[in-house]
Amino acid sequence: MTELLTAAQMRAIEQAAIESGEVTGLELMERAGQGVVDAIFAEWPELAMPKHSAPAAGGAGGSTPSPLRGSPPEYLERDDNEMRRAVVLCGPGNNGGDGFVVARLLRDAGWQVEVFLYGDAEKLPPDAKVNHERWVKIAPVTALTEQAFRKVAFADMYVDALFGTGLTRPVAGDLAGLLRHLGGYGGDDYRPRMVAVDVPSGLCADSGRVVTPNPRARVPTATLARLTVTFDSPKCGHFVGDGPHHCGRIVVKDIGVRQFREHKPNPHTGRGHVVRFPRTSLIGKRRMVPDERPFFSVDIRYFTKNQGHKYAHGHAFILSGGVGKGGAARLAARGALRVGAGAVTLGSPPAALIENAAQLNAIMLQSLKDPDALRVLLQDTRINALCIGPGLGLNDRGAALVAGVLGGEEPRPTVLDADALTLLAQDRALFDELHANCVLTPHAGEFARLFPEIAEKLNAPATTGPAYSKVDATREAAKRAGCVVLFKGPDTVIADPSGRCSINASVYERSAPWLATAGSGDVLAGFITGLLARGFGAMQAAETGAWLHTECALSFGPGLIAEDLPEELPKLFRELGI
Ligand SMILES: NC(=O)C1=CN([C@@H]2O[C@H](COP(=O)(O)OP(=O)(O)OC[C@H]3O[C@@H](n4cnc5c(N)ncnc54)[C@H](OP(=O)(O)O)[C@@H]3O)[C@@H](O)[C@H]2O)[C@@H](O)CC1
Ligand SMILES: Nc1ncnc2c1ncn2[C@@H]1O[C@H](COP(=O)(O)OP(=O)(O)O)[C@@H](O)[C@H]1O
Ligand SMILES: [K+]
Repeated sequence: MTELLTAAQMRAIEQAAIESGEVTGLELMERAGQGVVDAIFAEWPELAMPKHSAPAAGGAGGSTPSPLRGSPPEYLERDDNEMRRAVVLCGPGNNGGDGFVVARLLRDAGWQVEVFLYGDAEKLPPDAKVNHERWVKIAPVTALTEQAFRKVAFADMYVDALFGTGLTRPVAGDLAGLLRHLGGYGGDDYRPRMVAVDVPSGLCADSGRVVTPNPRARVPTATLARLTVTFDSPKCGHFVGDGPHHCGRIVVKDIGVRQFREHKPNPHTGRGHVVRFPRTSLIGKRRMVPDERPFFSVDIRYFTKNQGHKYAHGHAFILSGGVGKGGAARLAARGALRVGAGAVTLGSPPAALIENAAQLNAIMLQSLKDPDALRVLLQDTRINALCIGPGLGLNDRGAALVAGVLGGEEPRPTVLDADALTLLAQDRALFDELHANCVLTPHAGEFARLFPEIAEKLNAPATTGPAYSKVDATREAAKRAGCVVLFKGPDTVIADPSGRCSINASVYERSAPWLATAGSGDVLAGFITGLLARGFGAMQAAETGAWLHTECALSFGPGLIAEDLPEELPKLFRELGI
């Protein structure tokens, strides 16, 4: 389990490390720069070899070098043509300081390096200034303008060290033009050889949103990197919003500040206390890590069915809609059963019983006319998890059933999805009935209906950094609803009312675009319901369900349709050793 940090949390950790006296800011900057250089050689091993002995450039991903315009400046032409060439773009803060370190280390490795600075060298923060001074003893620094950059455009490597976690406002003027150019606007493609230091410049490290002054801007003012090298921990913005698109790939380099993430002051100085709540975890790696608590883990002990009869593993009840509308609920029911609920029953309106009966075998079927019938059914205390919404219908029966599910004497753990979310949005009294064992699973449209003010903030242009993020929005929604909210998308964010938050990111190596298929959300609702039936807490059921959902899609691959997702679980469980 990986912890994701915000820019403020990273700054606090860095501050604590420096205040402890165990490390200086300059040392951290050196480690950061070294980390970037190491990552470059790991990503593009051919760049460690002389130019004409290496295989065709393009790197691990096999991309080809871009046909860039421009020619090297005069003093570079005097250099050996065998040498690798880097262009390093440094900004006015410590991100720029990292850039000067990278430039020096590449030079030490035998590269020709051209360094540009945006801003006034005199105003650089102290550590960046020291590294700037070290560099100017080696070679000149050119003031960065789009025109100056275009003159020396060809290089084996571009290092984007303009802005990192300190981006506070939109990039404007000539520099904005340069960032758009580096982002591919205009046709030149720098991405195959672009490495971003900490975060692609122009992108907010917290929200993964491009900070922009213009709400209608169609061309993002941010670089596009093939590789983004960040320090200590990934940042939230690397995984949500447009972050994955701009970052390319994330490599995290340890800079030796991990111990300052503890909630303990340094015993000698009394300082160094880092407050990092609320925490955000990344649900990502395909492995079982039961010992990495308190963050999310898929713990196989919870999955193993050791003893007990079917009802010992829970009984999930899925409420379905009218004639011809039962597919979504059946998908959810199948998901609940495959994920391991001991028994699953579908509650169908009487008129749709025959249709459902024709399609179900292991899933039991029960006539469910109205809330009175529901009340009678729920007297069966073995039913310990409910799912309402998929295919339910936006009608009086649907609204009455949502009220019945939430308002019962002993409200059960409940997943509310699809139509149930729209019904909740239409009736605030219903919304107020939500309880801590509920899980809401909105996609962006449903989220906007349920939490219009929060969605408005999220959808407003990001004009300042740090910008309001999907993580902020989901946390706020969970607090307002008083229950777990799972906000769907390739960057699914899950939060509970206490502020605990995780991201199930189907991006980078877990990219699973095949999940964008009708009915896949219904299966997710079923997975979560099944896990609730098995005794998982609401947050853990939502996290685990989302993780399994992506893993099933990855395991199945292209061509996936919603029906395939539950059927992939047995294979996945086998692979996981369950
Ligand atoms: N934390 C750590 O552990 C470590 C951090 N390290 C590195 O430090 C980086 C953070 O450094 P940082 O805080 O100096 O911020 P950074 O991103 O360089 O930018 C700040 C400068 O940009 C300016 N500025 C902002 N927006 C602007 C705009 N739109 N247009 C124009 N200017 C704008 C802003 O100006 P101001 O707002 O003050 O007027 C200020 O001058 C981090 O990403 C990592 O690379 C490593 O060295 C190792 C350890
Ligand atoms: N491009 C994508 N990459 C990864 N996951 C996706 C992508 N698009 C959608 N998903 C996931 O697929 C599911 C779609 O759910 P939803 O929007 O409710 O669709 P439906 O109502 O058709 O079931 C969600 O879990 C969402 O997170
Ligand atoms: K950067």
